[in-house]
Amino acid sequence: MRAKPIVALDFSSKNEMVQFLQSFEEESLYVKVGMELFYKEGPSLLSYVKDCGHEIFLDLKLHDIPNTVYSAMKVLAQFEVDMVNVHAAGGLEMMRAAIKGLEEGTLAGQKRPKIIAVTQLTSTSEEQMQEEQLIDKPLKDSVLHYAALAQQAGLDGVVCSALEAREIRNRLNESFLRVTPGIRLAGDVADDQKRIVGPREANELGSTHIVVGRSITKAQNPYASYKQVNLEWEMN
Ligand SMILES: O=c1ccn([C@@H]2O[C@H](COP(=O)(O)O)[C@@H](O)[C@H]2O)c(=O)[nH]1
Repeated sequence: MRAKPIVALDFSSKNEMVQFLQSFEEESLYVKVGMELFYKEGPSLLSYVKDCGHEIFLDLKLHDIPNTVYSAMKVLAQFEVDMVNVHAAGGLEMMRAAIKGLEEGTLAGQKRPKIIAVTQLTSTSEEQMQEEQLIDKPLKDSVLHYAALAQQAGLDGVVCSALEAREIRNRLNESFLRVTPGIRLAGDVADDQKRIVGPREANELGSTHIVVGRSITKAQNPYASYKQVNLEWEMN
């Protein structure tokens, strides 16, 4: 069965989030808690969201020296979320340290959260990557390189745009997760995203998960937009 769309809870406070979730009381969601909300509210917010019956992707994108990431992951493991992430640019040793921390920190009897690596942010264009990161290659090559590195480190998948998902699926194994933000419903503005795709196209291109924020959270009727995303994502 196709994974539920992951709803990015990019709100500035728990109150705002609770208000948003009120429209979804009948639904069990897969949500993403990012830096803004986690830094503001701390781990107790995660317990609240779990008690509402939602799955959680904790999107903190760790990127530091291996020892620091190892220790931080040991702590994050105790929050019993479903998925966490790092930046692949941190390197093989850092990604291996992240898994070690996660495994050691996971409480007895609990499942270790999935761990995925950000390749190139969906807010990065090829031109920006080449000029600012001095990578003299097509963006797709960089994404594929980071995906291969993440797989070598033993991670469960990557964050990429849907535009790169098919090639990752073809080159790496089918079960390696392709979690794709940068999703927009027709007519919605791109905002800061550079590599955007619609839910249906993401499905066709081989995303295993889509992450949707503003197309739902800023919609006039967030529940109706969520349903529309679902409909398009599940078509095929
Ligand atoms: O490459 C990446 C990695 C993470 N994100 C996160 O996904 C959501 C997308 O929000 P939208 O409002 O749908 O643009 C947001 O929380 C980002 O931090 C990403 O966009 N790209």
